[in-house]
Order: sequence, then structure tokens, then C-alpha cells
Amino acid sequence: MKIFSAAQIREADAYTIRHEPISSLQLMERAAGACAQWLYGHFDASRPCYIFCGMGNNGGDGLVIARLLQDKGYQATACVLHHSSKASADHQANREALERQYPQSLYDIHAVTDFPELPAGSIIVDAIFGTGLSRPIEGWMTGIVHKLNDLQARHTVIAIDLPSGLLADASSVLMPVVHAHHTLSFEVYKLALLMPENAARTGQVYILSIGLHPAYLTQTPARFHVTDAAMMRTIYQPRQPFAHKGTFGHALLVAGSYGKMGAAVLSAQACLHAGVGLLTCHVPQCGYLVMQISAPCAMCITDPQEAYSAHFHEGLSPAEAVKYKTIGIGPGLGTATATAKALELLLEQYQQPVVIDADALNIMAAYPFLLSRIPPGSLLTPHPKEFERIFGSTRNDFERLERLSQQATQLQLYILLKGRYTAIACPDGAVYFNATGNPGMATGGSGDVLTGILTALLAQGYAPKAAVLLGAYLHGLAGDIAAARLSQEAMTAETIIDCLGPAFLQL
Ligand SMILES: NC(=O)C1=CN([C@@H]2O[C@H](COP(=O)(O)OP(=O)(O)OC[C@H]3O[C@@H](n4cnc5c(N)ncnc54)[C@H](OP(=O)(O)O)[C@@H]3O)[C@@H](O)[C@H]2O)[C@@H](O)CC1
Ligand SMILES: [K+]
Repeated sequence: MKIFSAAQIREADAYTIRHEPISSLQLMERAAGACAQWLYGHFDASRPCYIFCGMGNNGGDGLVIARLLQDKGYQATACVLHHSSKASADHQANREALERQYPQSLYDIHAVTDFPELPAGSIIVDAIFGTGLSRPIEGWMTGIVHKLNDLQARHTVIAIDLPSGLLADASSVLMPVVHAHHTLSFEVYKLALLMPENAARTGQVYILSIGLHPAYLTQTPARFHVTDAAMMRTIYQPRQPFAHKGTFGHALLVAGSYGKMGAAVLSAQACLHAGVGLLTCHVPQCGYLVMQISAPCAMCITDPQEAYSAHFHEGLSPAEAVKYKTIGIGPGLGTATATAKALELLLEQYQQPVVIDADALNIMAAYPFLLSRIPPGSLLTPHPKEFERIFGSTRNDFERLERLSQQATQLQLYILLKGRYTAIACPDGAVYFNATGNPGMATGGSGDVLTGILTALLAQGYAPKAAVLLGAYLHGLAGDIAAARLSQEAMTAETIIDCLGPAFLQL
């Protein structure tokens, strides 16, 4: 699914009105109808509804929602906030329609002191500002936002299109914004809905289809995307009947050190469960038995060092390196100086795309000159702290996203920034957000599992872009299946591996 800017959404709106054709008033009726359907499905008519409406079309949606709720027997009040003396035409038309049918449902607010008393358990609908917000909320309207946010603990707040005050395409981190439990957004994600800095404002996000014209949606180029099951089905390559283990590649995993062999085992097991043909693990002496017993399907070579690895480059002469389709490096590796030196030598000798994670990233942070030596097309998988250590801190998530994308382009790498919506920046400037996964995956070892999956997919011959998009999706999906079976609390990185099979079966 493409992510559109506020300007593109306005174009999509206008295109639909011209080409469907449909009047703007009917399109508003359709958008509000989708929200009303959602509300009927989630709350019964016993709860009073207060719909806070701005003077633009977001407020127009709110006025229609109030009328549709009244039609179904809900007790709905449209609280119109007169932040401007001029209402949009569709707002005005829907105000008149509500006034005609349900005059008692209109309540005008001109100042904070007009704010109504809400009975316990009310539903608050925030239809104040949507994609038309052009500047931070100021003056007495700030007081309204604070009132609504104070009420959030005791009432359910549902934002229409965007929580009011949130800019669709830029950071609103220091601005007053309504805090919603649920956001019902139209047709496509807006960038702001995917940013961690807005998590407390958006709550759970639902994308409701309002039938914007498919020609506009398919023909309009977008830089930002959200991946979905349909896209994964075009990437996934089912196995051919005459395939053998050589078909699916031989991967080398360089991982583990004293006290961190678990990371290596998790990564190896994930790699094996994600379909690698053959796996060799390079571990320090202390990891030999651990790996042989915990991952018997993998071969194991040991470093001369006891507690950490420092010689993994040695088996990678040009003649020997060709046997490995890819290398996954980093989980539990440690950051010893000798390990960093071996990583430098490995990057001199191995030219194909690799997966770089965890301590290999921390080594990059300590020796930034290594970044430019990573083979083009490689996959980097930092979490936010690792990202910051390597690429520096930023003032907000939008700035971080730009930094991410710019570095992916400059270094010609795929950089996957882990989070609720993992952001995958591509060398061509495109960014894909992954929507699978859940907070149960914020647990030790979850990242090591991702490294194993990505290594397996590269080994099987998936192109780097396909591998990183499919790998992130499968990782999150396996996590969702694990959470459904065991709960987000009880699931572990091991259970994510156990659920990789069911995740593949869903593709
Ligand atoms: N696109 C679609 O697919 C569809 C879109 N639809 C809906 O339309 C919404 C977009 O509507 P929109 O363009 O009228 O903008 P909206 O968000 O109501 O705000 C404009 C109002 O806010 C004002 N204003 C702005 N900033 C302000 C501030 N800081 N403080 C105070 N005032 C401020 C501005 O006033 P002005 O700048 O003129 O002073 C104006 O009055 C969209 O989110 C969706 O809900 C659906 O109905 C149909 C399908
Ligand atoms: K809103």
C-alpha cells in the first residue's frame, strides 16, 4: 500500500470527484459512513457520543457521523468548534442537514468555557482537524485539546482521519495534539501514523476504504509504502519439485561469544527454519558444544580463540568464499578489537551482500570507516539505539527517517530500522514500512531471529530487496502467530522460530 502526502490525498479526493464521478458531499457521506459502520461494530447505543467538529471537511465528516449515529438510535451530540468564522461548503451543508433532522444534536463552542460536561463512559469522536491542518493549534483551541486529553483516561477517544493537531507529513512532536485510543484513517496510511513519536496520539490505527479512484491510487508514484500480504505473495518463491539442498544456498553465520551463545543459536535456528540449504556457524571454542547440541542441522567451525571470534576471515580466500552464498554476522559476536579487525578483513575478502546486525553494527559505530566497505546491496538491521550510535541522533522521527533513507542511498545498502512499524530504506530512496508484529516481540533474541531469517532468504537466492521485505514480514507474522497462541507476555524468541512454519504457510 502506498503512503500519500496530505497534498496527494487532496488530489486523490479531487480526482475521484471528477472521474467517478461523485460529488464532494457524497464522498464525505461515504467517508463518514465508513466511520459510522466502524462505530456501530465497536460500541452499542447505550454510550453517549460527543463528536467534536472543526470548521473544515474533517468537521464535515463529524457532522455526518453525528447524523448517522442518530439514525441508528445513538445519543449523538455534534460539538462545533468555531475556531474560524468561515466553514467549508460541505461542513455548512452537513450542519444544515443535521439541524433539519436533529436540531437538539448541535452544540456550538466558542471558548473553552463552553466545553460540555460529559457523562461517564462517553465516546469522544475527534473530527476537529484532519489533513487540512496547516499550522500548530493555537489560542483557545489549545485549551480544547488539553481538555480532551484530560478526559482520555475516562472516555474512549476516536480520531477521524488523523488525531487533531497532527501534521500528516512532518513532525508535530512539540505541538498540541489530541490523544486518541483509535484512529480511523481514510484509504491510505499517512506517514505520521507510522512514526513511533506519535504512538500515544494515534492509538490503534485502522485504514477504512472510502473508494477513492483506483486509477489515481495505482498511477501516482509514492516514495513510502506499507508492505502487505498481497505484495509478499508476489515476492515469495515456492520451491521447485526437483530442488536439492544445494539449490537453497550455503550460508555462513558468524555469531556468539562467551555468555552470548544464545544469540548465535537463535540466529542459526531461525536461519534453518527459514529455508537455508546448508548452514555453517563460526563460533569461538566455548561455543562448539553449545552449537552442535542446540543446532544439530548446522555445521560448526571453531575459532582458535576461546571466548570470542577473531579469525572468521581466514576461511574466506576467494576460492573458499564462493561456497558461501551469503554471510550473517553479528548476533552475540562481542566487540573485541580482534573481532573488529577480523570484520575489516572479512569485508575486504567477501564481495556479495551480507547481513550485518547487533555487535557487528556496534563495531561499525566504533570504526565508521568500515561502513563504506560493506558490499553494496547488504542488509543492516539496527534497532533505534544502534542506529543512533552509527548515524547520530536526530531531533524527531521524521528527521531520523530522512537520515535513514539518505544513508541507504549513499552507502547503497538496505537499512532496516526496527520498531512497531519497521522502516526499510532502499538504495533507490524508497522506504517500506512493515506492519506485521506486536509488542510481544520486544524481547531478547527477537533481533537475532530476524538476522537468521534474512541470511536464509539471501542464501536461497532472493534479491536483497525481496529478502529484506519478505524477511521483515515473516518475522512479524511469526511473532503475531506466537502471540495468538501464547500471549504477548509468554512468547519468546524461540517461539517466534517455532511459528516460522505457520507463517510460511500463510504466504
Ligand atoms: N481527502 C479525502 O479523501 C477526503 C477527505 N475528507 C475529510 O476532509 C478532511 C480534510 O478537510 P479540509 O481540507 O477541509 O481540512 P481540515 O482538516 O478539516 O482542516 C481545515 C480547517 O482547519 C483550519 N485550520 C487548519 N489548521 C488550523 C489550526 N492550526 N488552527 C485553527 N484552524 C486551522 C482551516 O481554517 P483556515 O486555515 O482557513 O483558518 C479549516 O477551517 C480530511 O482529513 C477528511 O477528514 C472526507 O470528507 C472525504 C474524503
Ligand atoms: K481529526
